[in-house]
Parts: sequence; structure tokens; C-alpha cells
Amino acid sequence: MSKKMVFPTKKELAEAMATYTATLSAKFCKERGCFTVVLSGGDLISWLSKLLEPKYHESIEWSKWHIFWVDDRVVPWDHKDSNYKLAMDGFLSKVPIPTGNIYAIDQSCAGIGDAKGAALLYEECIKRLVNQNIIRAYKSSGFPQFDLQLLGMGPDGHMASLFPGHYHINEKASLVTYITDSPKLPPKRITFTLPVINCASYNLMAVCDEAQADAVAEVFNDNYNLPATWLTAAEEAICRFRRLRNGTVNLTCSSSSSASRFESLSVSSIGSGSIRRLADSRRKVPAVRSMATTAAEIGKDEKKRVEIFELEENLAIDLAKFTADLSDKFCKERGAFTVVVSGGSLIKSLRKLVEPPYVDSIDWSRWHFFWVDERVVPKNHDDSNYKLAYDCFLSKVPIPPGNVYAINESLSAEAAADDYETCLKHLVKTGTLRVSESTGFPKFDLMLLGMGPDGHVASLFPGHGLCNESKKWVTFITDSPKPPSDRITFTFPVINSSAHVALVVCGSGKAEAVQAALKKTGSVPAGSVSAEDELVWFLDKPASSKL
Ligand SMILES: O=C(O)[C@H](O)[C@@H](O)[C@H](O)[C@H](O)COP(=O)(O)O
Repeated sequence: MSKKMVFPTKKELAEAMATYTATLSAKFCKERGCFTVVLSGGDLISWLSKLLEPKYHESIEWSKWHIFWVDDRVVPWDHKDSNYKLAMDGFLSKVPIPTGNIYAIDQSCAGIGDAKGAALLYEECIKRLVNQNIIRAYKSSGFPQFDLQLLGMGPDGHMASLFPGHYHINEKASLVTYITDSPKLPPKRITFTLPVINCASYNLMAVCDEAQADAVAEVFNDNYNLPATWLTAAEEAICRFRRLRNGTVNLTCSSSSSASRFESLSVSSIGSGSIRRLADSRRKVPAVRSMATTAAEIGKDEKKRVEIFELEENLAIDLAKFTADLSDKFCKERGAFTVVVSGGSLIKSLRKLVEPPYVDSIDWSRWHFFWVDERVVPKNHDDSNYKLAYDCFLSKVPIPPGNVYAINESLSAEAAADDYETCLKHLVKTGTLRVSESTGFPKFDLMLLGMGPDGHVASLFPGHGLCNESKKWVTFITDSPKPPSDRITFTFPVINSSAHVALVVCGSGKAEAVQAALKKTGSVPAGSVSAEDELVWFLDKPASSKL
């Protein structure tokens, strides 16, 4: 389903929005005895005042309306920046919606600027209303499914308080999140997360100002850096806009007929129709000559290769081709590509993938992105592996946010590990993640790992009991010798059940650990890494100097 609507004037746009809202109100009030409506701030409220005209006002069953905000600013209710105040003054105070049906940001948190507290309380409120059946729950996922969401878009392409380049676009662990560094003032806000926004039955985005013309054009040219590009809905997403600058926005608005990307809290289905594919615009990838010499004799293991590169630059080029080839293979064979990364210097070595030709040729919509280990710190913390990957990689490629599986760092390390394991199990159930026939552990298509100077991989450190974990898929550590102390990590059985593993190691400081792992001159965790189909060590000259 794909819908766009262009109107010659603001007046006609407002009229169409009012009719649409009134029609949905009648439908939901009849079908389920209530109508859940989500508002944003901005111009929207002035459109809604159309509903105050008698032909709408008199026919709408206001007593059945329940009002929510997709985002609000963490300021007192009577503050000029408050979305609650805006809606109250311009609309809500003029219609007989019961006060108890208006769900505003918590007044005391907002009053003292406690963004985190306000987000938590708003989430709790929504969960309670789902339990009471006032808000529907989306299929099996239990995500709240609002009946109608009325959204605006900023000139930078933000919607709700999801801003371009901000990691919040990938937030899936919560329903409501918060931001304290909003590029648009005021800085503190709470916002629905993308899965919640996209679960709404009907999403209506209204755009009217010249200032938004460029962003509208970008959104409809599939620029995934703009949060508004990700908008879908369970039933219908419509973008209504006034004809802006001549010709600039003669565009279409795509939406999905299902919110299956977000059917479960951190899970998406493969190949959802909601993701616009880049396949059509694919460019042919020129062959990149391998600049490696192969150390043939090491380990004499036919599944193991060691590639040594004169320069790290050459290693990065070859690693990109290796990854892109596997991506092509798995996307063709199974319609999905499950990729796991570590933190550390590996991420920098992946830089060629986010440059031409690969950035254009890879079918990013089929990627599913995981972490082999993660530090239990906030996602915007400098120690976060998520932040590292987001800043250098994820923010540059259109992997659907629903396919990026970050940990829930609001939990303890132990609970976060359990939660991540549950997420993997769900993905196995849905077929996104394969299982190894020989081990019964999940079989990722590609694992891209770094190694520490002490020979650790993931957060499996030399001499630590976790290296012997044989049952769990994901475990945790609270005494990591490399700070920060609290982490989650995949276990060896999971790492070694992968189809392909690349161990990427650079620098002379790691030469001894490389030697220990490959020549068995010592015992280091990296020496225990294997793969079901292929393990490739990518080394630069200095790292290989002791082989
Ligand atoms: O969270 C982590 O600490 C990493 O995932 C870790 O496993 C990393 O891959 C190695 O420590 C190598 O890091 P460097 O490449 O930066 O040395």
C-alpha cells in the first residue's frame, strides 16, 4: 500500500485531515468503543482546529477519545515549549474529551527536567492501558498499536523526537525513550521509539511549509538518514502535503501493509515489504584484487586461512570484498545475512564497506546486525560498542533499524545477557537466524572479530572461566580485565558454530598473541576460535611478524 496526497492549499489539506480523522474516529468508536489518538507538536494542532467546526464537532464521539503524545518536551505543563500546552490551548480545551482520557507527560518529572523518569512513567502508563485493552496490542509482539497517529516532520527530516544521526532511531528495547541533547530546542524530550510509531494502525504525516520541501524530497528519494523515511504503519501511512516548491515534491509515499518488522520487541521478519530495496539501483562491484599473501602451512586446517597484508589499508579493502561477497551469497541463498561484530579497532577496518562501490551495491535491507560482545553502558557512552558501530558504520548504511540488535543496557549484565539470548532464540524461531545442525547453537553467517593484545576475543579473556561455558549462548562478566567491567559476550560454542569467521588483527602489539594462537606457542582464547565453513585471519605485516 502506498499513499501520498498533495493539496493545493493549506485549507484543503486541513479539511482532508479532518475528514480522515473523523472517519477513523467513527470506525474505531463503533468497532471497539474507543479511539486512541497520538498527537505531535508543531503545526499539527492548528490543522486539528478544523475539527472544531460543527459538522465534525457534533458528530464525533469525543467521550471515546484517548489522547497521547508521540513526543513531548520535558518542561512544565504551562511552559510555552510544552506540546501538552499547545494541544490543550489550541484544541483539547475546546472538545469534551474526558480529562482522564488525556495522557500527558508526568507533571512532576517534567517540572524538574527529569527526562529519564518521564520516559519511564509514560511507558508504564502505556503498558497499563494495553493491559486494560484501551490501547490494542499488536499481534504477538504486544507492542502498543494506536489507532491513529498524527505526525509532523521537521526541515531536517526528524519525526517525533527521532533526529537524523542520533542513535535513538535504533532503540527497540523500550516503548518510550528520552533525549537530553536534542538538536532542536529544548534539549530534553521524551519520544516514542520507531517500533511503536510504526505499529500504529494509521499514520498520518502532514507537511506544509516551504522549509520542509528538501526533506520531503529526500524522504521520497529513500534517504535513510532521515528518520521520516522509516515511517510505515500497520494499516496505512499517508503523507499529506501542500504542493511545495514547483515540481520538488511530486512524490510518492511508501508504506507497509504490515508492521512485521517489529512483530516482536527486538525482532524483525526477513524481507518485510516495508523496506524499500536498494537492489534496483545496484551498481556492479568491480573486482578488488587481493593484496594478501597466504600463510599456507599454519595450522594445516583446511577451514582456516591466514591472509597477511603489507598495509592495513589493503587489509581493509580485502575485508570489504570478503564481506560483500558473503552478503551477496547469503542474500541470494536465504534472503537474509546475519552479521556479528566486535568492538575495538575492527570497526575502523570495516570502513571500506561504507564507501562506493559497496555502500551502493550491498543489499543492506537484508542485513541483520549483532554484537559478539557489548559493554553494559548507555548507548551514547564512549565505551559502548553500539555507539562505535553506529558512529562509524550503521549511521552510514540503510540497515533497517529493526534489524539492528543492540543489548538492553538498562538491565544488569546478567539480565542483559539473558535478554540477548532470548532475542536470538526468537530469531531462530522466525528463521532469521539459522541453527548449526552439528552443535544446535545459532549459526551466524559471518562473525567479524578483533583480538586484544592478550589474545582475548569477544569478552572471553585468558584464564577466565567463561571461556569454558558450554551451554549458554550469551553470558556475562562483571570483572572484565579490560574496562569497563560489566559486559555481555557470546560464548565459544556460538562463535565456533558460525558459518564464516574473520579474525582481524593489526599492529605489532598483538604479534605474540597471534603467534600463540596460530603456532600454539601459548594458550590464548583466540586460538580456540573456529568456524563451521571458514575461518580467515586477516593480519597486517606487524601483527604477523612472529609467525
Ligand atoms: O568490547 C570489546 O572489548 C571488544 O569487542 C573486544 O573483544 C575487541 O574486539 C578486542 O578487545 C580487540 O580490540 P582492539 O582491536 O581495539 O584491540
